[in-house]
Parts: sequence; C-alpha cells; structure tokens
Amino acid sequence: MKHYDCIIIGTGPAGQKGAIQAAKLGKRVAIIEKNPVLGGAQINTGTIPSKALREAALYLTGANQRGLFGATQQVKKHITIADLTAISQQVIRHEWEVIRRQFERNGVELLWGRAEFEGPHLLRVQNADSTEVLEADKFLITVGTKPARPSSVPFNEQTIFTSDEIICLDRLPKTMIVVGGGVIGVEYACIMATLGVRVTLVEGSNRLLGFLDREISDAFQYHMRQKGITLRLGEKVSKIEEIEIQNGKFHHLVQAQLESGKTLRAETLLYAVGRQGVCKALGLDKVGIEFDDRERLMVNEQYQTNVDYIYAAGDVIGFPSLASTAMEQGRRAVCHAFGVCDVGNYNTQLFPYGIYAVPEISMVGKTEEQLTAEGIPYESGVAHYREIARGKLLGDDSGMLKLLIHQETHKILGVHAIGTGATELIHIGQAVMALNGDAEFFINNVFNFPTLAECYKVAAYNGLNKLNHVR
Ligand SMILES: Cc1cc2nc3c(=O)[nH]c(=O)nc-3n(C[C@H](O)[C@H](O)[C@H](O)COP(=O)(O)OP(=O)(O)OC[C@H]3O[C@@H](n4cnc5c(N)ncnc54)[C@H](O)[C@@H]3O)c2cc1C
Ligand SMILES: NC(=O)c1ccc[n+]([C@@H]2O[C@H](COP(=O)([O-])OP(=O)(O)OC[C@H]3O[C@@H](n4cnc5c(N)ncnc54)[C@H](O)[C@@H]3O)[C@@H](O)[C@H]2O)c1
Repeated sequence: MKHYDCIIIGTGPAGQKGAIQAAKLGKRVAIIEKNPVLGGAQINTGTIPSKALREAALYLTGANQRGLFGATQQVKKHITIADLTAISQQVIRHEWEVIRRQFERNGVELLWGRAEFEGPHLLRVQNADSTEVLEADKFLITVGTKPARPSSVPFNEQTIFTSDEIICLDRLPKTMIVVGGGVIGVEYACIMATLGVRVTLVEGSNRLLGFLDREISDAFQYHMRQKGITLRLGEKVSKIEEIEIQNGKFHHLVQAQLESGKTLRAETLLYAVGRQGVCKALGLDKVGIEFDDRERLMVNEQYQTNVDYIYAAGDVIGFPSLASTAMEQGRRAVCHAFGVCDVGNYNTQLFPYGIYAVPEISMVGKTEEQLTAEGIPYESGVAHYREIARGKLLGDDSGMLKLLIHQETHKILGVHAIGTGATELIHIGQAVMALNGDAEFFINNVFNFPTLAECYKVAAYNGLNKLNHVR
C-alpha cells in the first residue's frame, strides 16, 4: 500500500495551493481528482469561464469603449456562441497546463479517481480502470460544491440550466430568466444583457447583493436597469416548466410562475440560488466526521475538522466560498498540519470581494450599515470617476470609490468601489487597512498620474474636509 505524508482530495484552488505547500515542505503528497480535468469550479465551470465570457462579451460588443468612442466600436456585428466559447476554452486549456506543470515541477503525485474514506488514515481511489487504497498521515478535504438542483426544476441543460451548463449553450438566446440575484445570478445577468439578451432577474430579497454597502448596491441596481435588465425583487419562483405556444408557428419556451401570481416566459432560464456540498460520497462516517444539511464541514481556526489529522478548506467549509480565500485556506491548513506556525498574520475579516458584473464592484472592510449598527463613528469620502482624468480617458463617467474613515482616528474602516477596474483598485485600500493606515496616507503620498488610484486621494480629501467641520 502506498503511504503519503499528505493526501489532498480535489484539485480546485484550495487543493492546488495545499498540495504545492505540502510539496514545498518536502512532504510526499498526492492529490486526487474525480473529474477528467484539473482545477475544479475555479477553472472549469466557475471563476475562469464566467470571467472569460465577460471579457469576450465586453470586447466583442465594444461595451467597455462606448463612453469615449461612441457606440460604433463593436468589434463583431453578429456575435455567436462559438466566438464566446473559443475565447474561454483557450483560457481554460492554458490554466489546466499551468496547474499540471506546477504539480510536476513540485513532485505532487496526481491520481485520477473518486476518493472515499475506507477507515482512519485509509482512502480508496476508484476510477473506470482500477481501485487503489492509499494511506496517509494527514488529509485535506477540498471537494468544493455543486449548483443546487432541486428535483422540482426540469433541468434539460439547453433551455433550463445552472451555471455549470450556461457555458455550453449552443446558441445565444434572445431572452433569459435568471432565478437568484446572488453573485452568480447578477454576473451572468450582466454578461447576457451586454450581449443583447433580454434578461429578467428574480430575487427573493428586496435588494441585490445585500452584503454590499447600500449606496453601491443602489447604484448597481440602477446600472442593471439602465442595461435593460428587468429586476423582480422580493419575488420568489414557485414553479418552472417548459411550455409550447403557437404563435404562427410552435415556440418552445420556459415559464416561471412567481409566488405573487406573475408569469414570466423566456427562451432560457438560469437557476442560480446557491450551491450544495458533495460530502455524502466521501465515506466520512468511516472516520467520524459529520456534515450539515448542505453537506458543509465544520472546522476550527486552523481548518481542522473534529478529527485532528483531517483538514478541510475552500467551499466545502462554507463562507465566504471564493477562489481567492480557498487558496489561502488550503495553504494555511497544510502549514498547520506540518507544524509550520510562522505563516504570517491573516485577518480573516479583511479579504476583498470582487464582483465581475458590468460594471465591476469591489469592497473590503465594513459597510456604512455595519458601522452604524456597531455604533462606530465614521465619515465617508467619495471620488467619482468623472472627476478623475483616468476615469475620463476610460470613458467611465459613472464609476465611484468611497472611503469610510473613522471620525476620530481617521483610520480606514472600509473601501467600496463600482466601475472600471474596481476589483484591482480595491487592493490599495486593503493594503492600507491591513497596515492600520489612515486617510492622511493618501494625502501625503504621490500616486502615478493619470490613474484610477487618484480616486483614493480625492476621496480622502473629500472625507477629511467634511471631518474638519466636526472638530
Ligand atoms: C459561476 C461562478 C463564478 C465564480 N466566480 C468567482 C470569482 O470571480 N472569484 C472568486 O474568488 N470565486 C469565484 N467563484 C467561486 C470559486 O469558483 C470557488 O470558491 C472555488 O472554486 C472553490 O474552490 P475549492 O477548491 O474549494 O473547490 P472546487 O473548485 O469546487 O474544486 C473541488 C474539486 O474537488 C473534486 N472532487 C469532489 N469530490 C471528489 C472526490 N470524492 N474525489 C476526488 N475529487 C473530488 C471536484 O471534481 C473538483 O475538481 C465562482 C463560482 C462560480 C460557480
Ligand atoms: N465574483 C465572485 O466572487 C463570485 C462569482 C460567482 C460566485 N461566487 C460564489 O459562488 C457562491 C454561490 O453563488 P450563488 O449566486 O449561486 O448563491 P448565493 O447564495 O450567493 O445567492 C443565491 C440568491 O438566490 C436567491 N434565491 C433563493 N431562492 C430563490 C427563489 N426561489 N426565487 C428567487 N430568488 C431566490 C437568494 O435570496 C440569494 O440572493 C457564492 O457564495 C459566491 O461566493 C463568487
């Protein structure tokens, strides 16, 4: 029987970074993957495909150029699904290769098959050709999640689908209903609307992306409506079915019945109401680990499950369920497993959110609503892209960046941005916050010009000027 120092289950971002970290510590490490491709949701169905589709849509339609050059910059008149998928497949293939080479270079053994615990320290790996039982001192479970697929929804992969299948559509529909206004729902609604698809988005709560600062989510909802997206907020879908109507000729449509009595019809429907774990298949009863009703695992601050030699990281442990945080969790879990304590301070509250909608949104730290609820005195400082030279050059007149500044200490408590480059811009604020910086940092330092980073200066002036009147 082969023996390893560490076995990692799943090659998504949490597994990848955990495996490389274990190899760098000189450990004998194997990583197991049940799918025929590497990279998990990050590379194959989630982060990279959706972001590649977004880039392709923005480029081919010229949507990111319109402000400055007018609406005539469309690169291609009739955009086909083949144009879009060609671009994302190219990126996906490149990413597979990057991961494969990283494993090879670092001596990580890659084994293909479905992993299942057989007993303490024993894991069975089964594929179409063979079954093998492996032994290890430590394990890291990074099996991720899959889209929720209730049996009441008649999924057919072509007109009623989840985010796993949207990237395999064989044609661009004229109309789409998106059920769920979480990050997946809003990102795809924006991409499709950019491509000229008429989108109706149904969200159960009264507001999209309720974790965002209210001013930003209000601005975003305005943008979505401006793009022609119909928002049905505070509405729940009670029934989804395929129907056939005769209107001169036969049309196959999808019909969504809302609890309020409304009926929606479209050519296609994306169902994006959250994700579900895959722990049932792991044989966790053999090692004494339990999971919750959504098949998520509980871990402590070191990412240990209740069985101390079995760790878990990434989406399988729930919030915040991001590729970015999954990578760091995987690395930290392995460091702890092998007694490496010097992994640097990590403020688990201070990770950024990047939402690749159109426009981009990003945030780090607290929102105005949270600070108010916690009784923390703050002032806001705002910069609008239209008053920043780089914003004008980019043709983005509606972007903005907001700093939340402590009224007494001037420390930065939160940064919120919407507009071009928001997901990159946020890291300047994140670094200043992590280093316990204040608004004066932005005033007293010189930034490249013209850049969007100037927003930080303008927002700091704006906030500090307001505070001068409070003294
Ligand atoms: C549409 C979409 C867009 C997203 N966009 C972003 C984004 O822009 N930014 C961001 O940070 N995050 C984004 N995410 C979230 C991100 O993709 C996930 O947080 C991340 O992939 C989780 O990584 P993971 O390693 O935990 O699991 P996964 O990436 O899900 O990988 C788990 C792997 O484990 C394998 N596996 C499962 N069970 C077994 C088993 N029994 N044996 C062997 N292998 C097994 C699976 O096949 C899979 O390859 C997005 C997600 C989706 C769905
Ligand atoms: N850019 C990014 O970082 C990014 C992008 C995509 C996905 N993700 C990750 O993927 C995970 C899953 O995303 P998601 O959007 O599927 O889930 P989610 O849980 O974030 O959102 C689901 C939404 O559906 C709504 N909903 C539920 N039932 C409904 C019904 N019957 N009718 C109408 N609305 C209903 C909920 O109110 C909720 O707003 C997230 O946790 C996120 O972290 C991240």
